[in-house]
Amino acid sequence: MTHPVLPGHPHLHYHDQALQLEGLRLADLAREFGTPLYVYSQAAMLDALGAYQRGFAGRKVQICYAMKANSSLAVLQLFARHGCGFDIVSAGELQRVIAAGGDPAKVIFSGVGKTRAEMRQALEVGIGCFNVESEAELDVLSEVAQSMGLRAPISIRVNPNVDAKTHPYISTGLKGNKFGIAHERTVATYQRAAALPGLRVVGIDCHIGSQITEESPYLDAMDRMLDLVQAIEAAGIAIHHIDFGGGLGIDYNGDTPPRADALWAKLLAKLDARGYGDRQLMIEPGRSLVGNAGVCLTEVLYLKPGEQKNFCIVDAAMNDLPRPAMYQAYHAIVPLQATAPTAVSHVYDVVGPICESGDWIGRDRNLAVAAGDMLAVLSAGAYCSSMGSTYNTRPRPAEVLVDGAQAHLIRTRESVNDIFRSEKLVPQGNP
Ligand SMILES: Cc1ncc(COP(=O)(O)O)c(C=O)c1O
Ligand SMILES: N[C@@H](CCCC[NH3+])C(=O)O
Repeated sequence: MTHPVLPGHPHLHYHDQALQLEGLRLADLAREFGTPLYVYSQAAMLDALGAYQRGFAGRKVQICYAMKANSSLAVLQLFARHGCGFDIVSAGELQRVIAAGGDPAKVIFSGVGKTRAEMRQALEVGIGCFNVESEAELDVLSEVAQSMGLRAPISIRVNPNVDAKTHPYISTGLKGNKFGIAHERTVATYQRAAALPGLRVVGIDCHIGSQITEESPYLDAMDRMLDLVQAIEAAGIAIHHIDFGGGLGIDYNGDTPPRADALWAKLLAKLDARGYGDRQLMIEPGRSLVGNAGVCLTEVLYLKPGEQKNFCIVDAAMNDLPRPAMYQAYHAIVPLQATAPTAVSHVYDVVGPICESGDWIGRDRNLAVAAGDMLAVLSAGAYCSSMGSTYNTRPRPAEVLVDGAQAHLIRTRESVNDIFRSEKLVPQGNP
């Protein structure tokens, strides 16, 4: 039998030709819950978290999981139970944290467009910190907090102008990006914040991008952040915590990002060398905690050979798994049943049923498949389900969390009625 390479996934393997996640055969889950289906490994998430926790042993660090990567309640519940706080970007995400049993005091609120209503809700539940992204936002937050008789705890998100060396759509720390405050404006902005009556400066924050696979952007960003902490404190404003954001990449296709503990050993050495080793740290990892814990199972509907291209049409589409369509992102695609080396394979574009040429999941993939076969799209734990939509009135997939030999249904398949429940027909008068 030929066993395809399974990049990145620590708990995915072929056993007796059948692809298993932890102790369960994925084909059995596909049969029981239908396809498309997201399946996540609890052990893989905890392993990924463990790498950070090992790297931070003995330090004052709060890990705030960036829940936009995968905001399913059971995933949040798991991370909350293991001590995580959360990085949120909307009041909706705050409600998810609370519904999952997370601690609002361990929540940090990022994002360039927080509304007054969202600020109010976050202040009411007592979140840990607002990561403020503009001078205009400082004024509004101060006003809102003052109107509630409170002082909002804030960090300012600094744009350190380092190149994260990643896809331009997910690079966030360059001058041309919409995020944060230019590092040249940082001290002046902190002085302004410190003078506002509704604010309490508690920290500094940066986040330079996502799917970062090299150490150097992080090391450069750390240097710039520490230069800024020094300058802000020299201006008489105390910085209690340093929030270093998230962004660590995963292995999608032979990528070799540093391990979290190895990266942090170097970053902590830098902090120590510069005399900031005892500062409270926060980090906001998303993808690196969940990306390689999840797969999306899909059934082959039709094979469509063509003159220029062969198409393998599957029942998952860009609405379910938008990264390839959005970023030309690569996700490995492997069969749930390993094929014999003698099986005839062809090169296919793996595409969904949506009426868009951009609706593809993988291009130029060598597969030995027939209609009715099941495939797994790998590295689908982050920014897949959470970025899904119902385009073409396609209900969102079900989701299962695997724990050893146990499968927990953590999201039931959406129905078409769920999709249009909030819509209304216009009343028609008598003809
Ligand atoms: C402010 C902020 N923090 C954390 C993250 C998490 O990033 P990642 O999933 O790459 O770790 C993001 C997304 O890039 C973000 O925008
Ligand atoms: N959605 C992106 C990551 C964006 C990170 C959000 N700040 C991806 O799938 O790679």
